[in-house]
Amino acid sequence: MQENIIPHNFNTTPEQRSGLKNHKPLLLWFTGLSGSGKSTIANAVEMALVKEGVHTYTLDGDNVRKGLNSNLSFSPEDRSENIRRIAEVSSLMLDAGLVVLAAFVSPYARDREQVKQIAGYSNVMEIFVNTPIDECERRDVKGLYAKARAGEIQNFTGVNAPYEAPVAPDLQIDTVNTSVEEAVAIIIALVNKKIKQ
Ligand SMILES: Nc1ncnc2c1ncn2[C@@H]1O[C@H](COP(=O)(O)OS(=O)(=O)O)[C@@H](OP(=O)(O)O)[C@H]1O
Ligand SMILES: Nc1ncnc2c1ncn2[C@@H]1O[C@H](COP(=O)(O)OP(=O)(O)O)[C@@H](O)[C@H]1O
Repeated sequence: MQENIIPHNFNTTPEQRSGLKNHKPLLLWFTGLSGSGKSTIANAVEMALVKEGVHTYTLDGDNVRKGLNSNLSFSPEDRSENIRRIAEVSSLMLDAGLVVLAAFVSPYARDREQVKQIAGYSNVMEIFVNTPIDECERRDVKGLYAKARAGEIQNFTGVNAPYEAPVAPDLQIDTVNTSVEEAVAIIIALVNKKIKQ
């Protein structure tokens, strides 16, 4: 299928695009259960970065599963395709010089590994938002755990579908003992080390 696809050599390089900004590109990949705090923390981190003049873009369920990936379900195969497409989009945004924040459950280790392969290992910071299921279920922000327990949602991560916790993430945030403000400070310190060398 790919054999007749011959890329054009464009003269403008990712380095030139990135050079127009006062920072390097980076992909912050937030993974964790539904309700763990991925969107809340990504949102607060993006606000802090924008305040510092960093050019960002956030990818999460709302702008991806309702648009680009609206044809995908929560089967293991469709979740993999969801993550693959998000990784490809993130990779384009890295080429454009942005700091990308991606907040997805991304429950399978092999899919998260593929993100790093697609975007480049040194471009990805994997952040495990490590909130126990009991706490996510207590929060039940969207009422989905109650529905899943009632048998109204199939393949719900943590209830009747697996979550493979990262073994060696770049960062791990325990949201039971770390406030959003503290999490932002920890993440921003690490991000600045990478993007402002
Ligand atoms: N079956 C099932 N399992 C998990 N989550 C479900 C499911 N059905 C709907 N939702 C809602 O969809 C959000 C997860 O979408 P993602 O694209 O992040 O999932 S995945 O990475 O493809 O696994 C997730 O959003 P967050 O709560 O923001 O994580 C849920 O609100
Ligand atoms: N320390 C914390 N970090 C992140 N979220 C927290 C924290 N403490 C409580 N919360 C709450 O937990 C919920 C997390 O929801 P959300 O960010 O939508 O999770 P996710 O995107 O992982 O589904 C929010 O209502 C948020 O206010």
